[in-house]
Formats: sequence, structure tokens, C-alpha cells
Amino acid sequence: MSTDTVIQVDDLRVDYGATTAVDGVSFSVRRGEVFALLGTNGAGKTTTLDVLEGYREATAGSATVFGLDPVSGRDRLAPRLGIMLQDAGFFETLTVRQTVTAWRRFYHRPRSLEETLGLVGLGHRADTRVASLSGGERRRLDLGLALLGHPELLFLDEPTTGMDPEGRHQSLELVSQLVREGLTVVLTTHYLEEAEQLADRVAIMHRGTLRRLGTLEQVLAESGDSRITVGLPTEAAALLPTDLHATVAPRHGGSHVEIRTGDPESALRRLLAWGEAHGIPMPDLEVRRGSLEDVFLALPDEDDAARMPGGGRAGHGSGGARPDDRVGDTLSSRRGRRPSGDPERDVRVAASLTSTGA
Ligand SMILES: Nc1ncnc2c1ncn2[C@@H]1O[C@H](COP(=O)(O)OP(=O)(O)OP(=O)(O)O)[C@@H](O)[C@H]1O
Repeated sequence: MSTDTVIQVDDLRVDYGATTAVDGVSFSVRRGEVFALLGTNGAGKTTTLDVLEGYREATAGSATVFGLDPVSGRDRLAPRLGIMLQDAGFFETLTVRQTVTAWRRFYHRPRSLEETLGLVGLGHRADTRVASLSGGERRRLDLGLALLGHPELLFLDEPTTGMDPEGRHQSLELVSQLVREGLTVVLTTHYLEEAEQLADRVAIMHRGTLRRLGTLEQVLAESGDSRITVGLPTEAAALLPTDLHATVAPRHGGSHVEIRTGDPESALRRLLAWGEAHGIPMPDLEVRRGSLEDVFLALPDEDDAARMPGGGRAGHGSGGARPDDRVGDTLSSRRGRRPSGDPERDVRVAASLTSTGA
């Protein structure tokens, strides 16, 4: 293992009774990178994070953080980690100031109250009770507490859910700044554009297994075709060269043309040459490169292909379709998703902090 490796996961499996939540997952995270662990609902992201954070034992395979087993090495690891859960479970009657002051006691050399609140833009809310904070402000407080101990490795589990656009922007800027200073980040999020903006590498899970792993460019190149769209008069659309493989649909009294391609440059050149030869203007021509959303939307199709005789990739999935892992759920849940409701998980931050030995 290279000295630059912060996290190493090899063939990890985690079972909940008869349910295999994580099934043969392997990846590593290098020092100073932002690694986005993405996936559909119920894909196994939180379970994987639980193992890395030392809250859950692996059923099989291995996971190390800074070369240590996250469970047996938890006391040594805790001062080096910052953990922002989906919901930390605050004491509602404490003020923001009291909360930060209480948590500071768990660290050897914590950031000051002023610095912490300044970092996350909560200076003006110091004397507000936690119960009166908005959802986005609670997430900011969560982030501040995760940064309190100057962590080397920060786990962010859906950090910006509930934040307004300004809060999201500021929080992502803050994380980027800390990464430039050497912080390593493992991020899970349902806001795919957030991963596109922040992540050096992405891993995409679906039904317990890892389906994509690499830099954003690698993942998009593998499965995120670019899209060329243009509106044309219907009679012109009928004349499009067949080798452009365009999809044509009626829209606004004309035709909406879409070309999906892994080689947008060449398709665009041919389309423009065809337009010029026939004197057809294309004022609303658009080229959009493939996105993570396209990659996500392809995942269930891959499973369907794999289930067909002789089709698709081998070894996908750890079980049949479940109601909670549909991509539609994932996409709709990007707006205003609130946490697990798992009381065990919600009290873990306090447990984690008390184990720092401070
Ligand atoms: N405590 C538990 N007991 C039994 N099954 C569980 C438990 N926690 C999670 N699971 C199951 O394990 C699978 C993976 O869940 P996990 O929470 O890790 O997924 P996730 O990718 O984080 O999902 P989401 O994006 O919805 O938060 C799901 O099928 C889930 O129902």
C-alpha cells in the first residue's frame, strides 16, 4: 500500500442477516483527493461509510483507514477524522455557541468557537438554540463540528441536503479550500452536479456492487454519451443522414432531433455540413456532454441486460429489484432528502467524539 493511500477497501462484503448490502467492493482513496461515493438508494454507500468510520464490522474482505482497522484502531483514528453524518442528532435546547463549546472539549487542539462559526457562516447565529435553526443551518453546524478537530480525513454524508444555493456554494467552496490545504474527503451525495464539481474520482454503487470507478472523465467516457439536440422543420428532419442515428420527436410544430454519440465532434461536423448543403439553419443547436445523471439512468438497463440470457456484465447485483433502489427514487430524492431516521446512527457522533481520549 502506497504511503499516499488513506483508505484501502478490498473485496468488502457486509451482510445484514440474509441481506447483502455491500458485495465485493474494492477501491482506494489517496491523500488530498475528493472521492465521491455515489449510488442509487439502498446501493450500500452508507454501509460502506459505516465500515470506514468504524461503526460496523465487515462480514468479509477488508477496509483500512491510514493503514489501521477502523474498528480496532478507532481510538487512534478518531482525532484524525471528521465525520458529518446525514443527521448528527444535536441537543435541541443548547445554543449554537454551547454546542460548539461542548464539542470542543473532545479535541486536543480544536479550532476556536469564532473560527468554526466563521468557517461555516454561523457567526450571527451563535446564541440561537439548535431547535430554532433551519435545516440548512443545522447542516452548516454539522460541518463546523466535523471540522473542529482539524481532521486529515473528512467524511461528508450528503453534506448540503437542505441548504439553500448560497449555503451549498459556500460549503463546497470551504471544502475545496481545505482540500487545497491537504484535506482528504470522502463524499456521498445525491446532488450529482456537486460530485461533478468537487470530486477528483467517483465510485458509483448500485445494489451493493461497484459499477463505475475512476476520474469523472473516465466514468463519463465509459458510459456518458454526449447529446446533440436541435429543432428542425419536420420535412428537413426526415432528410437527416441515417448514419447520424438521430432520434426525432414532434415538438412545437416541428421536430426535436437528438443525437447521442461518443464522438460529438465528428457527429457535429457531419450535421453542420448537412445543414449547410441543404440551407437549413440551426439556431437552437446544443451540444451537451454526458453527465453522471446519464450514467445513473443507465444502471437499471444494465441490470436488465445482465438478466437476459447471454447479455450484459457478469456478477451485477446482490439480489432482485427492491422498491427502495429505483433510480427514480434517487433522482427525486435529490430535493430535500432528510436522514435515515436510524436512532443508532444518530447518536454515533457523540460516541465517536468521546473515544478521542481527549
Ligand atoms: N440496519 C439495517 N438492517 C437491515 N438492512 C439494512 C440496514 N441498513 C441498511 N440496510 C439495507 O442495506 C442496503 C444498503 O443500505 P445503505 O443504507 O447502505 O444504502 P445507501 O446507498 O446509503 O442508500 P441511501 O442513498 O438511500 O441512503 C439497503 O437494501 C438497506 O435496506
